[in-house]
Amino acid sequence: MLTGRIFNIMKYSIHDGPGIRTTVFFKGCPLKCQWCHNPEGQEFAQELMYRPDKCIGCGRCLEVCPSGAVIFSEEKLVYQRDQCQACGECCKTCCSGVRELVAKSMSVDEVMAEIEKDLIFYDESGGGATFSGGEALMQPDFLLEVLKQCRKKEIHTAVETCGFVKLDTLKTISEFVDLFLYDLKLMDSKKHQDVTGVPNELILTNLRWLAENHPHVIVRLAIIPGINDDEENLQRLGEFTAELKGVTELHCLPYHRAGADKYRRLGLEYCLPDIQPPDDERMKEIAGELEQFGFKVKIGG
Ligand SMILES: C[S@@+](CC[C@H](N)C(=O)[O-])C[C@H]1O[C@@H](n2cnc3c(N)ncnc32)[C@H](O)[C@@H]1O
Ligand code: SF4
Repeated sequence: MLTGRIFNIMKYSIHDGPGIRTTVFFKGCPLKCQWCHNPEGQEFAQELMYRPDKCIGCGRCLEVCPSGAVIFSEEKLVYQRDQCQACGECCKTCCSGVRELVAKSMSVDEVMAEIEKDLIFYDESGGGATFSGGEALMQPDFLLEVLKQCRKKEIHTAVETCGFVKLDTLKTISEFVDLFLYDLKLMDSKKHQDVTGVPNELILTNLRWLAENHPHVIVRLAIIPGINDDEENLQRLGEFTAELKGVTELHCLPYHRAGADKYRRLGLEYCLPDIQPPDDERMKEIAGELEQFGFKVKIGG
């Protein structure tokens, strides 16, 4: 049976496309943006979120762990992530919420059942389902089946993407997507590589194709102060986007640090400790600059 690796399904979302939406988060992403608020969506492999502050020291995890990832040392339980195989046995036995598996395997029917629970809200608000992550396009077979089901049931669909996928995959998927929310992170490929782990040529090529062949593409830019809000980047992004015939709208998302704590729980380092979110005035200034290229600019999703 076809299954997807899903790490969250968010209800009543109003920032991931028009109206009230259900957003499905796919695990696995080809990028590792330093500011990403969903670090649990980056690795395709299953992972464990760990919150030692909640531990009451009962030792149940130590008893059930088959790989020796939990040890008793200096009078406390110690979790050795490098030994962990994310089997989830400790999560089942822990009663304090210290351990949690990030993702679960879901069938198309299970995902559709979640989406369909809120049909009434989509109808009233002009909403639908959004597929995000991580990167939904990294699980193309599963995504395609869910999209086909949505089309059959007349549920509006949006895909949030970083665009770093094979063009053929994008072509196949795009037929069944009503709206693309397409991120452009940085125009300079070298800088893009430094902060996301990959260059941007493929992303730009794919966006050119999509803009010519899909009726509804919105370009998105998360404003990360000191990383992509400089004049040169905004100018290049504005010029590039203005040349895309089908794109008339651009959304600017202010950087936020909401995901910072999740890095700690995943045993990762949050690389951007000192960056402050841009204030409203700065966001309006940036929106004003980009509007001069002739498209509608919205602050927020
Ligand atoms: C987490 S990404 C997942 C979809 C896809 N991988 C992408 O990058 O578009 C969804 C959106 O969140 C934005 N985002 C990620 N981290 C952010 C942060 N710290 N502050 C503001 N927006 C952020 C991204 O720019 C993107 O528009
Ligand atoms: S591409 Fe999206 S999900 Fe992937 S790391 Fe960047 S912001 Fe996060």
